[in-house]
Amino acid sequence: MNELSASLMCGNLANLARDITELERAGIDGYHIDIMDGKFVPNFTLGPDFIKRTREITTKPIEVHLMVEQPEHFINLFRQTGADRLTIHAEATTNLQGTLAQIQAAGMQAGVALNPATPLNVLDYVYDVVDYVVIMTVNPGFAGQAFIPAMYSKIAQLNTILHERGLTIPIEVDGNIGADTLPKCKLAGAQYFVGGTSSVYHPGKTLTENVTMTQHLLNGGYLDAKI
Ligand SMILES: O=C(CO)[C@H](O)[C@H](O)COP(=O)(O)O
Repeated sequence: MNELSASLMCGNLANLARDITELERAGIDGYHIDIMDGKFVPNFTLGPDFIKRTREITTKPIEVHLMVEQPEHFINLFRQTGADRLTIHAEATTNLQGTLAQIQAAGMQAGVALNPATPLNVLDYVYDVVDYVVIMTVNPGFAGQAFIPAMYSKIAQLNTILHERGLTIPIEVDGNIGADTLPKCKLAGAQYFVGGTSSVYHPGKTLTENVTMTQHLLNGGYLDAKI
């Protein structure tokens, strides 16, 4: 099942409620909120209060992507925001298995994100505590970066591994997911797509136009379609 989420940090946060209304009328499936700590990535974003505000406005799934060091210290803090899914980075903790298990025990879906240079074998012993895997197709920290082409084969390799193990864990892709890259990621096996400035918030079009075109691509629209 394919899902398109809006990367809210790419939007105009002053218009959050109005934008969410438009995104949902246009058919968005959920929301992706990046939390950055200035250490794991050289950037900052808003924190838990912004997620709580979003939760008050929508009943759609909210995924919180923690780009923070030692995420194990923050599970309860983010559980209290009403987030449905919590993503941590494999590179950010020395206790990946325990932290993912802690997220699930807190009642959220547990996601593990891999930076572009991180090999897939870090997942070998944690699949039983993973609800979805995020393949970063850019180095995390900033919107508007170029897609790293080697990530297509990484997605395909992960898809093969999951298939061989009989696992139905969705693969999410994050970073420059748009008209050129989304169809190829889907062909490689991705199912969850994060829409930032390359699709949902593509400049020059309305949110409605962008979501409609991106959902069209996800539903098998022409590979050469332009957003
Ligand atoms: O995680 C991110 C950056 O770290 C963003 O969610 C992602 O890059 C989406 O934005 P864009 O479409 O502009 O790449």
